[in-house]
Amino acid sequence: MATAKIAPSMLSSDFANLASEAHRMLNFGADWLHMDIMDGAYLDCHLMVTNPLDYVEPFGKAGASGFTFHVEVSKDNWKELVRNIKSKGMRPGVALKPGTPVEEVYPLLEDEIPVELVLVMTVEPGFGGQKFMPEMMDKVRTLRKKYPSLDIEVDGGLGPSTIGMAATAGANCIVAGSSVFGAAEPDQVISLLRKSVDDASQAS
Ligand SMILES: O=C(CO)[C@@H](O)[C@H](O)COP(=O)(O)O
Ligand SMILES: [Fe+2]
Repeated sequence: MATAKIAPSMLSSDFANLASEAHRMLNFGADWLHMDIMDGAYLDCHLMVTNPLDYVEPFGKAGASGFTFHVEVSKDNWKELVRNIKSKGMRPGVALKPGTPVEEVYPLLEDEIPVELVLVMTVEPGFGGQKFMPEMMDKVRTLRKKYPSLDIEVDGGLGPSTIGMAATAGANCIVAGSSVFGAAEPDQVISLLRKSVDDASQAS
């Protein structure tokens, strides 16, 4: 069974105090720290960059555990990317933007060296604090049906009011930026996100 992983997005943290923000979230019960990386601004790593292959070695050296690239920019070299990511000891993941059909990630899941996580974007990539797109749950349901034990991550607009939709659709890895960092009691939000995933997976 795919277990719950709650990943506060550091894009919503206080950048001047990154280390203490990271410790704060881990103490509050976070499983992963979600790092969003975009071209031009260095900010489980979600790379919204045109040439992810360039980043594999530095991220491996920096100690990243997960390296998730976008399928839209990796049509020609995903096999090489996945092999490189694994050779650096990281977990390979693939992300898809709201406009990208879910079928585009199937070859990456069915290869002899498959990706180990699919990140379904529930907002357009770019920044935190956007509105969750419930229509993306069809992709999550389709993936969960086809791959019962896959790590399926959702990213964008997740919080107490939207977690139910994501959890019942079958997502088990939850990225949450503003809803966690903006909460008076982030540990309560993290627990609620985890409980929703656990309850939904027990009910299914
Ligand atoms: O990848 C992204 C944005 O491109 C995300 O990881 C956001 O940082 C999530 O923030 P919230 O929508 O949860 O505030
Ligand atoms: Fe992200």
